[in-house]
Amino acid sequence: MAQFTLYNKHNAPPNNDIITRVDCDCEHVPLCSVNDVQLRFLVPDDLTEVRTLCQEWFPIDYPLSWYEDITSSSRFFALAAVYNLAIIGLIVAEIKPYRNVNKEDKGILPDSMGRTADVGYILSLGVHRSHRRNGIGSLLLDALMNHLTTVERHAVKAIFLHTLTTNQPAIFFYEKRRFTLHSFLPYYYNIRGKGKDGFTYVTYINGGHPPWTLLDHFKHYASKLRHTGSLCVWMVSRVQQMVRWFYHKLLTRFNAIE
Ligand SMILES: CC(=O)SCCNC(=O)CCNC(=O)[C@H](O)C(C)(C)COP(=O)(O)OP(=O)(O)OC[C@H]1O[C@@H](n2cnc3c(N)ncnc32)[C@H](O)[C@@H]1OP(=O)(O)O
Repeated sequence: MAQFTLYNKHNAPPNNDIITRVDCDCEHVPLCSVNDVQLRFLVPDDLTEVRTLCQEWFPIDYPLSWYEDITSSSRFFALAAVYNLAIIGLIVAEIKPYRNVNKEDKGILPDSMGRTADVGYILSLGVHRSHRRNGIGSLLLDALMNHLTTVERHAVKAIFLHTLTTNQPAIFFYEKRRFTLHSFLPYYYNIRGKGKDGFTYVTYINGGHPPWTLLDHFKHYASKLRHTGSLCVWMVSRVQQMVRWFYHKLLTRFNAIE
């Protein structure tokens, strides 16, 4: 398991560019030493580098304003993994009220929980091709999970994301990290003029859980019945005890009279 300290603008280490030191015991022979990977938040100067990487990793063309936003706005949790002064991975996520999620993602939380809950949405996660399968993606996701499971973010009940149905590495990655398939989104993406299908994946944190299915309701009432059943058995045994007690008292009195 990786261990690291995360710094930010207000909590910067002395030389201001080394943000995190990572200790990791990966099974794979690393192409880079994960011990030398640092994590830091994106800054406006990263725009060009981040844009080049995202164009390599993702088939989607994001507008320039998107890169400006993720490298400068505090609305995003935009974290980079840095090795030899170069960005080799990044994760971008945001927190939003569940009531603001798009129609197709409603149903991640039960209505009762959703009224007040927030959710974390992963906009992108990518690792440089030559550094994949070294635990960098996991490291970035762990940092996000740690951020979202602090006491101040207890209202965040789920983390979700969209991916192309054809993106096997991403699907393997998220399933390994206990994300589960929530929905199939036909023609969700428009990639160079062509409609491509997507999946929504979700994981639950801070006591969040999916809406109950019919089976969950059945299990709930079955367990209630079981409890009611034990209550009945207990009451019957108490009544039996009382009857025995009365009978005994009556017998003693009757014998005394005789
Ligand atoms: C919301 C979104 O961003 S969806 C888009 C996701 N990003 C992309 O598609 C960009 C291109 N792909 C990538 O950048 C990477 O492949 C990522 C981000 C999906 C994974 O990053 P990595 O650093 O390689 O992941 P990491 O090394 O932590 O892998 C953890 C586990 O995930 C699984 N996994 C990751 N990649 C693969 C793969 N290609 N095939 C099978 N399993 C995989 C494995 O179980 C792996 O553990 P292991 O290596 O011990 O077997």
